[in-house]
Amino acid sequence: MIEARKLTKRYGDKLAVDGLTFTVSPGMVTGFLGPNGAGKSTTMRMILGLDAPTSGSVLVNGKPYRAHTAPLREVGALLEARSIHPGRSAYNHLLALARTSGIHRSRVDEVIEAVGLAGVARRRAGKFSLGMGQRLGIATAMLGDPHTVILDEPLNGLDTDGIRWVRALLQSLAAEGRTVFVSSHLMSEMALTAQHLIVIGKGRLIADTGVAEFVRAGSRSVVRVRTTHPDALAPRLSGPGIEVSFDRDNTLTVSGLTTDQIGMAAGAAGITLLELTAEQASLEEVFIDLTRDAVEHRANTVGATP
Ligand SMILES: Nc1ncnc2c1ncn2[C@@H]1O[C@H](COP(=O)(O)OP(=O)(O)OP(=O)(O)O)[C@@H](O)[C@H]1O
Repeated sequence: MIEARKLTKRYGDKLAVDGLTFTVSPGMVTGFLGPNGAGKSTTMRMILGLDAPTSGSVLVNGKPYRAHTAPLREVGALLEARSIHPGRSAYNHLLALARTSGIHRSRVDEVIEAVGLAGVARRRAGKFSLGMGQRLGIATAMLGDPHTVILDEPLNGLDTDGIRWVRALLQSLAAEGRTVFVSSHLMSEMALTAQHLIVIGKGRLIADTGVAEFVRAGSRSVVRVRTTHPDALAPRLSGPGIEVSFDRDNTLTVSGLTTDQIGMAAGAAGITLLELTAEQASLEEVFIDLTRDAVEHRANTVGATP
């Protein structure tokens, strides 16, 4: 369990994390989402005692991280910046960590096997691909068989097989009753991996919700209507809460009406419909909409307001 209460981090003038309050529960994968610069890594560093909060607090399994006598057994973490000695083999890296934490060496073989690095465990970690490095990072996180696992962008650099493997691993860790907290800036990845989402933007909480509720609450559906007479149809679709826009190829995009209502309005006016399609906003679109005001660095687009 992770409990953040009014967690705040200021770097000079920059408020990186701004009064975040949330709880990450055991037994499910919780996705931690936000655009670049939202404050995800800073929050994770504070959970792990690597950065001190300016104010507020965060507890892991009931205590601040540093108050745990055997932290590796409580919390396993993969942070974006890798801190593996490049000249050391994966095996020796894990063995050194195991020794300093009183973990039996048989556990080193177990995690190497579990992450699929058995064939390369004696090679220097400096020669590892990004994907192999991620696997080694995950092995490191799992070394202490921890109750809570915190992974910062664990899918970065992985190929399709690797992504599937991490997803299955996270889900099995959660099914064993562990707390699994995973950051990503990609909604689509999290939708397939997580059951719960904590979404932040500019250091503030935007949503703390189940994946299904997130989509339902945020999604807006529109109907695409292609017709022989868009100019004649559009006025017949007007009303409170209804928006109609003209697109190319005699197509209207309508929000606020169902396909049935549009079909009937067209029929009553004797207007021929060539296409009538309900479109649901994708999860990625819902996420972009929600975090639109919280994006720090947006590419300069002609006509865009800064
Ligand atoms: N050590 C630091 N000194 C000054 N500013 C910092 C420091 N660490 C982070 N920041 C700033 O705090 C904000 C939050 O950064 P953070 O890395 O936590 O975001 P993030 O959500 O993890 O982003 P990304 O997805 O790009 O990794 C950013 O504006 C960043 O520039």
